[in-house]
Amino acid sequence: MFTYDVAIIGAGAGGLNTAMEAASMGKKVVLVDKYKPGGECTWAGCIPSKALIQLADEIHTAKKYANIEVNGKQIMSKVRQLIKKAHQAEAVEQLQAAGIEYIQGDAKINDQHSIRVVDEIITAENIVIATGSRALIPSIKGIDQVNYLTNENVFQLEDLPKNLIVVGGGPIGVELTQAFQRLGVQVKLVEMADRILFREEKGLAHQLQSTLEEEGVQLYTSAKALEVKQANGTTTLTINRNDVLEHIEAEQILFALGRKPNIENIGLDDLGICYTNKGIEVNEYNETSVRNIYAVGDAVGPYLFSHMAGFQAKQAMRHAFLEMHTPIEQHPAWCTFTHPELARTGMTENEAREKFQDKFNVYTVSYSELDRAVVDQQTTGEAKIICDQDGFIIGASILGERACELLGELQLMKTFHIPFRKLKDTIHPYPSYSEILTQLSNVATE
Ligand SMILES: Cc1cc2nc3c(=O)[nH]c(=O)nc-3n(C[C@H](O)[C@H](O)[C@H](O)COP(=O)(O)OP(=O)(O)OC[C@H]3O[C@@H](n4cnc5c(N)ncnc54)[C@H](O)[C@@H]3O)c2cc1C
Ligand SMILES: NC(=O)c1ccc[n+]([C@@H]2O[C@H](COP(=O)([O-])OP(=O)(O)OC[C@H]3O[C@@H](n4cnc5c(N)ncnc54)[C@H](O)[C@@H]3O)[C@@H](O)[C@H]2O)c1
Repeated sequence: MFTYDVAIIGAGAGGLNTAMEAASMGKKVVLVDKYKPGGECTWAGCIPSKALIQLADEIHTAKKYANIEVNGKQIMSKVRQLIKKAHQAEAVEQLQAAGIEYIQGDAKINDQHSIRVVDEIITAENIVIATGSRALIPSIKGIDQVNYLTNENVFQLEDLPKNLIVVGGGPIGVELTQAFQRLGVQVKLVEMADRILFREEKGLAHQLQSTLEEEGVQLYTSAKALEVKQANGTTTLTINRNDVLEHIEAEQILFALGRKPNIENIGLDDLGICYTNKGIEVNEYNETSVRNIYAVGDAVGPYLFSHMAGFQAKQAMRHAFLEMHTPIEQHPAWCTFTHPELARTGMTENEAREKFQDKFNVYTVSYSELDRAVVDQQTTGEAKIICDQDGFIIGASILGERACELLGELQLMKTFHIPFRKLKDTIHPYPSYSEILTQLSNVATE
């Protein structure tokens, strides 16, 4: 017999959700992490970045009407206060109250039914790996000789720098670029693709790019970071932009160049658990190549988001503990929390073209056609829906105010296979941003 029904390594979004799901089924759960519960999302990801973005937004709005002096120390200290506040919901006492045992320590898999935490062996019927990911550090010349920022230390800054180079125009780079720029830091954003957020709808990413430039961000696209140096408090980055070498300078440099899964030294090889350099391989139930051992979250991918880690946790625990469980259909969705926000579910237009050639329909409505956006002076943006030939949503992207909340209704329709035309008969209050959905359905049924 085993001591626990499930032992979980890692108490980030993946591990916490796994523990809660199993505990809610009445299972005996042990959750292990090297640090306090919360993982990256709480300590160095979603929570601090969204706190910084919100503070920057308030300052940005206030600056339109008054001369505001930004107190960088106060801002950074407030971010850390908010981290602590968010952590309260997942503190050890809260976990214990939910019936979850928490152990702090470095863990690895021992065999199919046990893990080792330092010197202690813990047995469990099922094991879940939720060890997350870390910032990918580029092998650019000089990196070993300089101090640099990543998401892991940027929120620990005591004060705001005067200027900052951000390398990487993915969601981390773009969100932090706008937040710091709005707080008065002169940001230079370097991205090797020809635009920021290259996985998103091209036209919408371009509109967001223009907003960043209007707000004063110095943008270097088609620019690859090659070498970094530091002297006398100045960091110099050499970039290759369209085959021309340029040197750009700032007080600090932040790298946001993607992620690396935390899968070393946790016993995968000893047990023959399959993985690639992108993460642990799992089936549709998030079970690894070894029975009763599951993996969830950033250690698996490919969608590196807290809510996707939560979804995978549910999938794994239902498979482990419920009889006759079929996999829940997955509809990944996400949002980049810039202003305006960029929200997305399913395919982009280009992805639809690759899969369906011209056998799909695209409907768009601009925010400038929306009364609420006009009075709020928030007319930048567009909602774009892609439907298959039967009128079901296969993709949606919204750039604009409250885009992430607006996506919810479309996500529901996509998940439950509700034809898009049905939205036409759904009443949306006037004047709200949700009216853009009514307008879209009118366009689709014209
Ligand atoms: C700046 C930034 C902003 C982000 N914003 C968002 C957002 O707005 N929305 C969103 O959905 N996602 C966002 N993300 C992504 C999100 O943070 C991750 O997808 C999520 O945290 C992954 O959860 P996880 O549980 O897989 O891993 P993690 O949160 O990384 O947790 C893994 C845990 O495992 C522990 N661990 C690792 N190895 C061991 C071991 N051997 N023994 C014991 N413990 C171990 C670690 O200490 C850690 O606590 C953001 C990420 C960053 C960096
Ligand atoms: N709002 C959210 O949900 C949110 C926010 C932040 C992060 N995240 C998650 O974190 C993950 C990682 O984000 P990220 O932004 O670090 O990674 P990313 O992979 O999305 O973006 C990295 C960017 O760096 C560029 N790049 C790589 N090497 C370069 C070089 N040498 N010079 C210049 N540019 C270079 C790439 O072209 C790419 O655009 C995301 O995929 C997302 O899943 C989510």
